[in-house]
Amino acid sequence: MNPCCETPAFEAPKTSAPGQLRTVVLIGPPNAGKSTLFNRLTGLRQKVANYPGVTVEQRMGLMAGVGRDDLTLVDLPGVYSLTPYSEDARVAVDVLKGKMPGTPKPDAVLLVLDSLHLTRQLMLAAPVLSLGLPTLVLLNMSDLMESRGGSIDTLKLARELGAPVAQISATHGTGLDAVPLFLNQCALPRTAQKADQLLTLPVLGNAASTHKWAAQVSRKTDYKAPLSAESSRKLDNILLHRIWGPLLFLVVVIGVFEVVFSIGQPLSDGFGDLLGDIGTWVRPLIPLTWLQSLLLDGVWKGISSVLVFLPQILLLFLFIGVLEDSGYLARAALIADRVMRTVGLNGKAFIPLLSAYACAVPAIMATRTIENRRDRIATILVTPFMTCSARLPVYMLLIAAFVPNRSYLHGFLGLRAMTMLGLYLAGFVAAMTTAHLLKSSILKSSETPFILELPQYRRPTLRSLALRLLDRARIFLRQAGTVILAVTMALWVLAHLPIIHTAQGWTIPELAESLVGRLGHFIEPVIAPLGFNWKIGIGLISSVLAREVMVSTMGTLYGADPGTQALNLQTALHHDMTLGGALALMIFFAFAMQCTSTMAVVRRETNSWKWPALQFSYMLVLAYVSAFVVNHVVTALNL
Ligand SMILES: Nc1nc2c(ncn2[C@@H]2O[C@H](COP(=O)(O)OP(=O)(O)OP(=O)(O)O)[C@@H](O)[C@H]2O)c(=O)[nH]1
Ligand SMILES: [Mg+2]
Repeated sequence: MNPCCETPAFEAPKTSAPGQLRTVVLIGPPNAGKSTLFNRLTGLRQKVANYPGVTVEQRMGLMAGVGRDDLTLVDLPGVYSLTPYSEDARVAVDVLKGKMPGTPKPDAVLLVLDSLHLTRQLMLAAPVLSLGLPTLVLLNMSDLMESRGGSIDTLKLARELGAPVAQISATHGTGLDAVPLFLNQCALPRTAQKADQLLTLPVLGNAASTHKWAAQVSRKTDYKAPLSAESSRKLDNILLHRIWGPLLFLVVVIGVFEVVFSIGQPLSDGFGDLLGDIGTWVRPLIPLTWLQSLLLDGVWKGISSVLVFLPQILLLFLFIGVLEDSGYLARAALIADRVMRTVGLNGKAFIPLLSAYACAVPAIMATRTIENRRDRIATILVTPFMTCSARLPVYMLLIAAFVPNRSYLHGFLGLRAMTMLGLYLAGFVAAMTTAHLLKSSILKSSETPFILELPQYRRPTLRSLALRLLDRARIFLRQAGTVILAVTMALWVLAHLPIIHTAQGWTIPELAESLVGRLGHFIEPVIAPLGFNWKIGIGLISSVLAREVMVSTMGTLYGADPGTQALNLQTALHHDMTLGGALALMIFFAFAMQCTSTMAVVRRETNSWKWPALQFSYMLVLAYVSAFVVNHVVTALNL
């Protein structure tokens, strides 16, 4: 299972009996608020973000239903039309038309439209309504529509469309009574539709006539678009400016990293002290010495060495949440489009690349929005270079241990924050260079234009930010309680075997002589040129399960060694590593694949082992060579 995001198991129900309402689909253009509504109605937590292309596959959930039975609500990827142009759009259209194996045919449709862009969004209403399924049209974002002075006559619109219409706000939960009301009516035995209720809808597939029709409908229904356009245009003129745009983006990024270190580091240190104190308090309560050693020096040391970074990681995700919800990150995609085009990548690739800051697995799935297969594979191959959250504990530990806490420009540029930014940049540059190599050789294709509907600027809500942080903390803690827990226990056992019988009785071996020590020494010659000793080698092997396991492995190994047991991890690392080795290790982590979940999803999405094998080998060679160079250069410079 993907460790970085939740995929709730869901059993698809049987097909509906005649007259019974079982399956309702949510369809609408991208970024209209479908997943927000889906989360409201089902109590689930699908990813929601302020840019198009967030949902890329169908998601099902149960909703308190009509009558006795719960009904299945299906959230779909956003589409602009029912002519599928990319893989995610194909999923949406197939589910809507009842052609998706394993997903029941829909009995009713909730068509979600963003009321701020109604004229454009109505273009989807024509083909959806033409399917003839009972449809409720939901004009979402009514809160913004109201506060920004927009209006529409919903009754007139309902008459024009021949379908019920309701204004809602999915984030605030207003107007949602319309949904059960509509579903109740749908559940009644259906009467044949009267001829005069049938719509005169534009010819399907003819964009010009659909556009004309949508414009006519919005005129006839007195649609008045909100007044926000002028102020957001002014803001866009600055944020998307050829020179100021990228400069401002850089300032924002530096500012975020600076805060993550200047405020986050003391928080993490304090949290680390607390976790250490918990171990001290608990020790006398554990009766047996070997059990104390297993639970506290092995497991707790390992787990808490990763947990320590939770405050810094949450702080970083809080800032990213604000940037994402406000609509600024989508602008970053436009700023980056020039770079993307230079390396031959489609501008659409930037959104998946950007979302890889959390985890490469959903980011690789998000490449489904890219229509051209060669562009898509190139994006999949370079996505794992982007810095995911699993790398953060490794970076944060090594930076705190080896990079001095100096600052420049009156405190605006801190050396630690700059090192972190450098690592993010290293990942991005590696991704772009590799993309250029791929796009000029095995994955050549013609250029496709990049069109991105810029989302509205919005004030992020406290609720959405709090939910994001809660989800992130949950994922982090679940990882600590499963993979990290299992690895630390296994390592502790291997660090105490084989038990030897001597004249004094049964004794456990020295760490270097234990099974884990022997394995480490076996691989040491291969990694010694990078400045890594055998303990780091063990960490490199165990971190293939998940990158953050590197940190817990160090915690457990140093905890099992009487020479370093009493030291904190940062100090203990200085026993085994120079600055050259530490920087080499960071670069190794920036470039190496080391993630089984990513490899599995690459195989699934490309339908071949060829691509993940190529990706793994390429990234490993690049990581090894770069770490070798960094270690030798830093050592030669005597830094
Ligand atoms: N102010 C306001 N914002 C909303 C409302 N509904 C959704 N949003 C915001 O709109 C953005 C898009 O919401 P999503 O639910 O991800 O939209 P979606 O239609 O699922 O998008 P895709 O999956 O990309 O097709 C998010 O930032 C939401 O917080 C609403 O009623 N009012
Ligand atoms: Mg969605």
